[in-house]
Amino acid sequence: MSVLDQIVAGVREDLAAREALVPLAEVKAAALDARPALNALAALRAPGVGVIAEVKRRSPSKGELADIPDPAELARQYAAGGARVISVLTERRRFGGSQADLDAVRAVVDVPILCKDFVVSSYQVHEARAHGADVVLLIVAALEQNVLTGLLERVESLGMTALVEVHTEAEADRALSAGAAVIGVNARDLTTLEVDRSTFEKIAPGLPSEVVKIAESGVRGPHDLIGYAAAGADAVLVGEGLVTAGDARQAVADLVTAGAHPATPRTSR
Ligand SMILES: O=C(O)c1ccccc1NCC(=O)[C@H](O)[C@H](O)COP(=O)(O)O
Repeated sequence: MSVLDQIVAGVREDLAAREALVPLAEVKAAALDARPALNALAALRAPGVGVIAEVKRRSPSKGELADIPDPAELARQYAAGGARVISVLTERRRFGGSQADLDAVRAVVDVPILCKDFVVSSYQVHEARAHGADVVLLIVAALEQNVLTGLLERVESLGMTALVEVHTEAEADRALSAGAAVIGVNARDLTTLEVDRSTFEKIAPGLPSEVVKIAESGVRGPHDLIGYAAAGADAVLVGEGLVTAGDARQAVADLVTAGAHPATPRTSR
């Protein structure tokens, strides 16, 4: 079983437990009661290369990364540094996240929030909305095509934006067929967990110009952002490099400055 399969198996068990406790109708009602979703697509299309800053405690590849007792305070620092979107890893078993983290972050920031999880069911999409998410991650490798298309439609029907994650050109074709407007190319191979930044260079140029292109994983500093920008990134998604920085606000600000610099390439659409 691949790492991704193992993670998804755990997610399905946790999901079944939540479904047994809270009926879908209740989650749907909570999603409808939530403050309307923010326009993440517009935020990601703003000038310059944007930064999506991630609240990430631990990971299958690196183990413990950062304690993060107060995710709201970290999110405040990210927003103060200029993050365009804040990503909250809500998966519990391997990443140490929770929907409480989403609630805590939602309560203190006004930038769009990405619910970063391993979504396999529309129940999770309604949950994400109920907890204030504006963006939901859909990983092509974890989903059959009809399920991917259905989930993407569900995300958009709730006013949110889907960030559709791919690792290969074939997956990028599937993301486009499903109607993705925002595609994230993850440089981390979810089978070996190795990070290869050249994955973005291979896939991004083949994507239509109107698609927002996010480079995910492996950004440790401004030079990595500039490299991804040269290959066509509209934004970068950064976890480890920020949660392990002594000063999260400054670390985000340094990336934002690099992303806004006139010499930094940016795809024009
Ligand atoms: O980070 C992992 O080890 C990992 C393993 C298996 C599935 C997903 C994983 N990470 C999720 C992510 O996509 C990253 O958190 C995100 O791209 C940020 O990456 P980084 O800046 O390298 O922490």
